[in-house]
Formats: sequence, structure tokens, C-alpha cells
Amino acid sequence: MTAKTLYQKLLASHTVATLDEQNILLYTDLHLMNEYTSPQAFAGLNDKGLPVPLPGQNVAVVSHIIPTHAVRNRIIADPASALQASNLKRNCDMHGIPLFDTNDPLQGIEHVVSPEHGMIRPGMVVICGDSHTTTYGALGALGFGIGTSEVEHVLATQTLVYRLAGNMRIEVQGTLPVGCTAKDLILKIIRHIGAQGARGYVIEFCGSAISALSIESRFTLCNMAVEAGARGALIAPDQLAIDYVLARATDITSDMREHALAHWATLFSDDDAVFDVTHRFDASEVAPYVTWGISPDQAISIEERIPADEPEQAGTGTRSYTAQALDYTGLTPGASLAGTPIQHVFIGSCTNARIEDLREVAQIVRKHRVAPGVRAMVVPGSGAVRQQAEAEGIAQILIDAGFEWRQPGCSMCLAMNDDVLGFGQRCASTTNRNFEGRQGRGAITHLMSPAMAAAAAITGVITDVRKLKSTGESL
Ligand SMILES: CC(C)[C@H](C(=O)O)[C@@H](O)C(=O)O
Ligand code: SF4
Repeated sequence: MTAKTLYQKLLASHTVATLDEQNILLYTDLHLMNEYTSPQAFAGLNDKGLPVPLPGQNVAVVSHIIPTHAVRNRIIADPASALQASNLKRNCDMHGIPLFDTNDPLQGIEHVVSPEHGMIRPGMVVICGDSHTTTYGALGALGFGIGTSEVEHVLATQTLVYRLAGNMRIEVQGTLPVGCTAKDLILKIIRHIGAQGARGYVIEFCGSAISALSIESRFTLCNMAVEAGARGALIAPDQLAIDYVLARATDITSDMREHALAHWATLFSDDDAVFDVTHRFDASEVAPYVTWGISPDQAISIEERIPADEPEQAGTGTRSYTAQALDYTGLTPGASLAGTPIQHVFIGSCTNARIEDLREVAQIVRKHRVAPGVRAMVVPGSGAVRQQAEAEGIAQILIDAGFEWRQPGCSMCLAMNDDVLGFGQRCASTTNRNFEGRQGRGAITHLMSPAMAAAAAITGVITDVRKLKSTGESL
């Protein structure tokens, strides 16, 4: 038997048919949907009069357009968004698809909600019309985003035509320094391999630093793999991942458990498996990372200087991407990012709005106040996260510090609801994309960890959280 990577094993167990050298028909265990990328797919299906044969293997969550004002009954004021939500409900009802609707107490961001309920399990193929479906690699599931036409195909057949990807391994050995998190690690990785550095590949993360990460930190890591262009991200499931799943997947009976455990034990890359590309990183070299530009790979450690402006792309006469980015973000080449004033702090998104993230923020802002002139909001990733944070007293710490404590949703991660930043506003954000206008027209996004965003909130400027700790200002 030839040695296989974990990715190849997952493909082998889900291949319905080989179509040609590059494409297979892939079976999918779970299809997640949101209100934003599903309407045309349902319309196509309904026009053709096709049923959804396996409705229980599809789940929908209202994520993107939902308002996050802290009121009990959320009403979507924007007519187009309200229509998307009501269409989703109608389509789910029609086809018997489970839905976390607008006012479901467990609603939230689809990628936060689904693992919480034990829906994501090692060895699964999970797809969604959303690029951050790579998140599920944290549990040893192959997750990836699909387009709307594919959503229709999946609804009708639970399969899709899948173009094979290459195998990339990213090995991280060593220990993350104090004050550094999975977010800093992934920003460093993306900075080094580039926003297209994993294009065409599924990344398998491995090494002692990866094994040492909590499951929530692994979600953060795999979530952002797509920002390096990856078609998927995987971490071989270990005991931590198995315990996480078994604690939540209450439908796994004791008979099924033995079978599941035996299967999950096979989910690793064989020793002799061949990777097309391997990158190695040393976790001890990670420092808090912050983006300075308009692409997630335009990131530097807080100790570095903003890169020099390259006036034009060599010989092309067109402005370099660095120059364009600096123009947009209004930063000075050669200056330090530390000390840059921010007007807004956003703690949220499928990258960093889980309970561990909020605990970390609370620990830093406890007994502090959000700096004058700064608006800071926390948007929990799901209703369950929100409830837990309230039960643990975290919400109160955040409120006492002056944060807005909001209802769950995507919110200002992409400003598709009414949480939109004003022109020229600079935001310390725990999200995953810093594209131009992502959080509002003319708004500037600095991606960073929850700890770094917390430090920015209480100081009003981009701040090295490690310095804050060493001066005893926090805790
Ligand atoms: C709206 C959706 C299609 C999009 C995605 O695919 O990722 C969004 O979630 C994002 O983060 O930009
Ligand atoms: S939280 Fe942000 S990145 Fe995640 S699904 Fe929503 S919009 Fe996309």
C-alpha cells in the first residue's frame, strides 16, 4: 500500500468516481449554508423541481447580515437582508433543512456554531459557500468553500465535482512565547509564504507547537489558512480533538463510538507520505503580529518597522502594492506600528470570537477602561459563546471596561449589517481580512490577536501587549 497524506486518505474515503486526472466526484458529509450564498442555489433547485435527498446533512445559519444590537428580538431593518433571511427560512422549511434562524438563542457565525454542536468530526468532508470553511481542519475534517453553483449541486446530490489539490506541510516546532497566540503564528506564516503562497494546496499543520495548541487556537490557525490561498487546512486529530468532539457530539452512541474511534485513529499522514512542499517555522521566533497594509500578508511583528515605500513595481511604471497599501492605510514607511492611534476596536469573527478569545481579552482589560475617544465592541461568535461569557463573568468585565457587548454574528468583520466603520477610521480588529473598505468605505483594518486588540482598546494606540503585562498594568 502506498503511503498517503491525511488529505489523500480523506479524499480516498470520499471519492464517488474519478472523472479525469484532475477531478473527482466527492461525497460531502456536511453542507453548511448561510443566507448570503444560498438564495440562487435554492432558486435553481426549486426551478428544476429537485428535492434535497439528505436534508439532515445540510445545516443553515443566518450569519452575515444579522444585526448585533443587544436587543432580545432582532429585526433586520435592511429590506434586502431581511429578504435573504426570510428566503433562507422558507427554503429550509420547504426542504426540511435544520436552521439556526435570526432569533435562535444559539445562532451565530456558521463556523463558530457548527463545531459547538458536535457537527464537525474528524475524517469528514465539510463544505459551505464560504471561504473560511477551512476552519474545520482543526478537528481533522477537510473543510473548504464552494461557489453558489456548486451549492446547488451539493443540495441536489450531496456531492460535488472536486479538483484535486497538492499537499503542503507546514511544520512548527518549539513553544510560542508568552503573549503570542495562534493568530500571531498564522499572521507570521502568511507574511512569509504570501497571500497566494498556499494556492492550489491543502496545508497540513504539524509539529510540537501545533500539538500544544488548544482546539480553539487550532480553529484560528486553520481559519486563516485560506488567507494564504490554501484550498483546505488539516491537523491530524489527537486526543484533544477527539475529546472535544465526543463532548459535543451527543448523538454518537456507545456502539458507534468504538467504530468512530477506530476510524479516527487512522487519520494521520503516513511516515513515508510525500508532500509537494514543506515549510518549517520555529514557534519561539513568533512575536505579536499586526498588519500594516491591505492584504493579510502585509503583516509585521510589533518589533519591526513599517516597510519602505517602493515607488513603482520594478520596471513596470505602475505603483507597487506596498505603495498602494501605504497610501490606503496612511502609515509612514520606516515608522513603528506601535503608538499608532486607533479609533475603533473590534473583537469578533470566526477567527477570534470564541470563549478562549474573550477570556483573554477580559484578562487584559479587567480593571481598565477603554481609552477616551475609542469605540470598542465585542461580538461573540455565537449565542453559546455569549451565554458562557455571561455565566463566567467575562461579559461584565468587558462591559465595566467600556466595551459594547453585542449579539452574535459576522458584524464588522465585513460590515454587511449596520456595523460599519466610518471613512478613515482605524480599527484594531481580531478578524481575518484587511482588504480596502472591508469594514467600511475608507476604513483601515489592522489584523491582530485578541490580546493585542485588548491592549489597543485600553491604550488607544497599537501596543505591544507584552509590554503592558510587564509594566503590571493588567491583571
Ligand atoms: C460572504 C462570504 C461569501 C465571504 C467568504 O466566502 O468568506 C465572507 O464570509 C468573508 O469572510 O469574506
Ligand atoms: S465572521 Fe467574517 S470571515 Fe467569518 S464567515 Fe463571517 S464574514 Fe466571513
